[in-house]
Amino acid sequence: MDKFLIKGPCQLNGDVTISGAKNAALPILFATLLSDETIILKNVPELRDIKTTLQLLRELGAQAERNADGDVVITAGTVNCQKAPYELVKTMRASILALGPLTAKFSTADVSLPGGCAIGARPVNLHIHGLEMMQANINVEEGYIKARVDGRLKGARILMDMVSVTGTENLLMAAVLAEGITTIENAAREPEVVDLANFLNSLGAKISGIGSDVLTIEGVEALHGGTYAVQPDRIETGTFLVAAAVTGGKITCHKTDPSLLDAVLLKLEEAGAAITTGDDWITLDMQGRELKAVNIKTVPYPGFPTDMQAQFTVLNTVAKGTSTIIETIFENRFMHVPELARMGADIELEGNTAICRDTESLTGAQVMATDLRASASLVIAGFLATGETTVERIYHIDRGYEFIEDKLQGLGGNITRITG
Ligand SMILES: CC(=O)N[C@H]1[C@@H](OP(=O)(O)OP(=O)(O)OC[C@H]2O[C@@H](n3ccc(=O)[nH]c3=O)[C@H](O)[C@@H]2O)O[C@H](CO)[C@@H](O)[C@@H]1O
Ligand SMILES: C=C(OP(=O)(O)O)C(=O)O
Repeated sequence: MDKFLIKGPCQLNGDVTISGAKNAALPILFATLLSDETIILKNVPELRDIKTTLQLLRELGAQAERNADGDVVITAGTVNCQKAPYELVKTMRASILALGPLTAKFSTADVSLPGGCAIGARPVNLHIHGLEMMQANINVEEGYIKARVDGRLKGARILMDMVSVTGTENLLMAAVLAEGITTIENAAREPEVVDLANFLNSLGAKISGIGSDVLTIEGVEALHGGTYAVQPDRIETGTFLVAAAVTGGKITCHKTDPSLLDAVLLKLEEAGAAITTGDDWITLDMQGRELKAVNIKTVPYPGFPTDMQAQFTVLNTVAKGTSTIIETIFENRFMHVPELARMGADIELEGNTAICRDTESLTGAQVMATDLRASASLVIAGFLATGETTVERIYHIDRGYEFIEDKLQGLGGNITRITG
């Protein structure tokens, strides 16, 4: 298993180009199942989850490859199988996103239940309930969600019990080919849902209310092909900005979208960083400035994202003052805390709250990555710490950060991948 060796402390400075968003690219890739025609996707990051999705699409019978320009070209008109097997789903929870499109397009879908996850139980009851409202008959048998529908799905009024990102995406994809009108109320407003909806409309779907918590979808009979560029990764952007802030550096993130990062940028300013933005760039300058601890509560968009919580936990361990971090989205998303404690962080956990007290400095240690954003936080901590940090199980980070060590080395980070 690969690991990272980081020699700290090092300050991150310079320029970095942001990749396409994993969490936007994934639903968009699954949405290509809804069309028989060829779709060209630009700005799709090269990540383990993307490779898994392309493999799954090919196993279903689609043609799905990267061309010489790096674009992903998919033709799903050849799909002849509607089963997402356990072997793939267990490596990537987002495979659940096959359920909506397969049911809508082929009236049948067998998708392995994803099971639990390090950050929480993550049930998919809302995905199932929404499809049932659209007249799908769903059984869970032998570890699979088996959806069947007589002809097309039927438009319905769906009120989501809680805000679910992939739940909203699955139902949105299903509704575009359903007969009649569907409304999804209490829909997730995350930018990745917006990107998916814009992509679907570019293929001929009729979705309105995009960006609000009520999506209205007038079903159409078919979607055509097209070309679409995936939005920049707001979480990758935020991760680099935090890394620069905690190491006292100055960086510019290019090819990003500051409008997707309001909550994160406001917290970074509150923490003492100087932020300047343009249409597609963000500069953070922390040189010679004092880092102050900030209170965080994770909530659905447009509030502070859970996917940035671990990175801000590191910030708060070295920033001046005591702060609280409340995680309201996932019940077990503090797995990085005991690892950070091994590096000298002073963090007290009480249920879903972490109380962070400032520490003079962290020291390098051998630590274990437990999930994607926890891995990122440990890498950031490695840059802060004095001495050598080894981050093990970095396959988690490879799920979500494209060319991570190249980008960090380009900013002056002393980080090496040890393969094994
Ligand atoms: C691939 C992808 O886009 N992943 C993101 C997506 O995950 P994902 O879509 O899995 O997260 P959800 O928004 O669905 O989860 C939010 C909460 O709702 C609960 N829930 C969800 C569905 C359901 O049927 N029943 C239920 O109880 C979950 O357990 C969790 O407590 O949104 C999360 C919240 O922003 C992010 O952290 C993930 O990075
Ligand atoms: C939790 C995440 O991803 P996933 O939903 O794919 O596990 C994430 O991107 O931080």
